[in-house]
Amino acid sequence: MTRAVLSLGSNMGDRYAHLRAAVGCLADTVVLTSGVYETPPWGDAEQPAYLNAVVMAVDPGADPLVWLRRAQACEAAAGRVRDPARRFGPRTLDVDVIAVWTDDDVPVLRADPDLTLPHPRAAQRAFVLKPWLDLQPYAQFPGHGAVTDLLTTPELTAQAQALRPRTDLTLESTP
Ligand SMILES: Nc1ncnc2c1ncn2[C@@H]1O[C@H](COP(=O)(O)OP(=O)(O)OP(=O)(O)O)[C@@H](O)[C@H]1O
Ligand SMILES: Nc1nc2c(c(=O)[nH]1)N=C(CO)CN2
Repeated sequence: MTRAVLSLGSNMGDRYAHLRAAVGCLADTVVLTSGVYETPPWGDAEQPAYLNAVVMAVDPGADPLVWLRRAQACEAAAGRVRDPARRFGPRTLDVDVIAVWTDDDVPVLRADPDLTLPHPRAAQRAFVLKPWLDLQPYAQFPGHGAVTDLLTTPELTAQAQALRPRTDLTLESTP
């Protein structure tokens, strides 16, 4: 499996430092980085705003579970502590595996709760879809069609309008 779209989010501590650390943690697998967006909390309103971004990562040797393990290792390195009482609560760093494609560019579909692909809630999240378009304007969300079409539903349009591009903050992929 070669290619993964990963989302990065942080709303605790030095949010920008956490996003940069995530890109560093994923190291030379990262080939494209989106802009950084200031986003209202999704799913649990009583928490600070997030910084979000999306990256494209490539590694010919990585199967889908390798991407999950890497994502979780980056979260752990950022001191992420899970609060079971708040499913969508605040966190130093969230790295979600949004979708993975095989060597032949076939999307991986997986229903396992340990790793569901594509990510089961990402199609409802403008904080994932909008940054993804920075990387791939014609992005296709496996099983859902064009990302631009998803963003034209009233709910997602409203969410997307509430995102604020932070053009003062950038993420660099490794050269
Ligand atoms: N595509 C995926 N990406 C990341 N984690 C996943 C995925 N599919 C299933 N999981 C599982 O979800 C569990 C909870 O992950 P996590 O704590 O990051 O969720 P969350 O960030 O609070 O919520 P959400 O997944 O809605 O963003 C993890 O233990 C992981 O095994
Ligand atoms: N804006 C925003 N809201 C969220 C985010 C996130 O990354 N950005 N992550 C969550 C974890 O599931 C819950 N809510």
